[in-house]
Amino acid sequence: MSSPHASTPGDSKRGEVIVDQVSCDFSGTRVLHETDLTVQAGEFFTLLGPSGSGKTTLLRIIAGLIDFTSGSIAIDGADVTKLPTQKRDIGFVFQNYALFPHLTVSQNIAFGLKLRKVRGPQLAKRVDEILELTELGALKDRHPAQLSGGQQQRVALGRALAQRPRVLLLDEPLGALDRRLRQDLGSEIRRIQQESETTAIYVTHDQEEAYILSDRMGVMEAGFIRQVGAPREVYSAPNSGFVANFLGETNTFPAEALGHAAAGTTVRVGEFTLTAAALPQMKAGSVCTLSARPEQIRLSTDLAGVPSGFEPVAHVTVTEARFFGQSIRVRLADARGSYLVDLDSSEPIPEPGSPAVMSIRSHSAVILPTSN
Ligand SMILES: Nc1ncnc2c1ncn2[C@@H]1O[C@H](COP(=O)(O)OP(=O)(O)OP(=O)(O)O)[C@@H](O)[C@H]1O
Repeated sequence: MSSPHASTPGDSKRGEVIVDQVSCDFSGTRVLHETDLTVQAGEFFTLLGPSGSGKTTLLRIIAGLIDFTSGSIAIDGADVTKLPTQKRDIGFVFQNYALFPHLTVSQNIAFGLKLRKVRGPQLAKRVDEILELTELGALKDRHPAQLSGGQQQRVALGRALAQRPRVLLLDEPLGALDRRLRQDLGSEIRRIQQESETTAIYVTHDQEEAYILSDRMGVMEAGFIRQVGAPREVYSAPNSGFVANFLGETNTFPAEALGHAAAGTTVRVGEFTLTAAALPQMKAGSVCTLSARPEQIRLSTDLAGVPSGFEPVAHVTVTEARFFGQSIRVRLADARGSYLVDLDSSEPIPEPGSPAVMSIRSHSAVILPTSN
């Protein structure tokens, strides 16, 4: 598909980024470890992780703003490791908009184009295209001080896209905005990225933002990319305790792997035996952890009430139940620890102090190595 905003009409394959074995040390401390990553052309890829995990460092390395220790960066098959930032054909958007205060919206958008000697009707045409793409036409003669934070960020986005970069790098661009505006502008960024057919690499520590925006995401911890996949894939099949916990609430149970069947891997949790998602590399007899999201679990008053397709995992006591509109959030406990279950709001609200049986949909729980 091509659009008036496309990077190069008819060529939607621009912007593949390959990070190959990149390591980075700051003052003798390794902050990025032999990192490999391929971001496909036209993809919206998010680097998600807690503060200090190395997201910004990796983004700045792709941008050419940091001298790193080893490894290489390629864009569209060409090694750019030694190429200065301005020759990499990338656009940036940061948390602080960094607009020129004395220039209007149009002039801010035109700035980089003028530096590249774009002039006359060609310049006016491109600025108009960007004003249309970012829906800033009505504000084109205003100065940044006369704009809201969200509008300023759209100008920054437009300015970054004006030169048709191969790759757009965004570092927490919604960080300074309130929650409502974050959602609205997040959708706008996604629309603009798709219409302009630009590869986007986006840094955030907010998992909701990552889910909404990304085609795929990489979850980072302590200088490693721990898992890469589509948001739903990473949420429902985390490969470690860290990823499971970072991407939302989860319940964990100490377990022992018993064996493998076509349908999944059988595990023992206390007195119960149940089938989790297949993990063929887990040896029978290994100690492991079973992880299930709050919405994968049902509650019944006794074993006879476990719904079909579900398997019991624990006898527990309800400690708290709260109505949340769309769901009922129930906290439970047994001698091993506490749990969280989200029930459909049409179900009865359990009484604190009452006994319950937790059951998990067969084959849906994930087995994690216990070292995580
Ligand atoms: N210029 C620098 N000199 C020394 N250490 C640095 C430098 N820049 C970053 N670091 C360290 O490198 C690690 C990774 O930092 P980075 O900014 O990439 O993390 P991040 O995941 O983007 O975090 P945040 O979400 O807080 O921005 C941190 O431990 C940080 O303190």
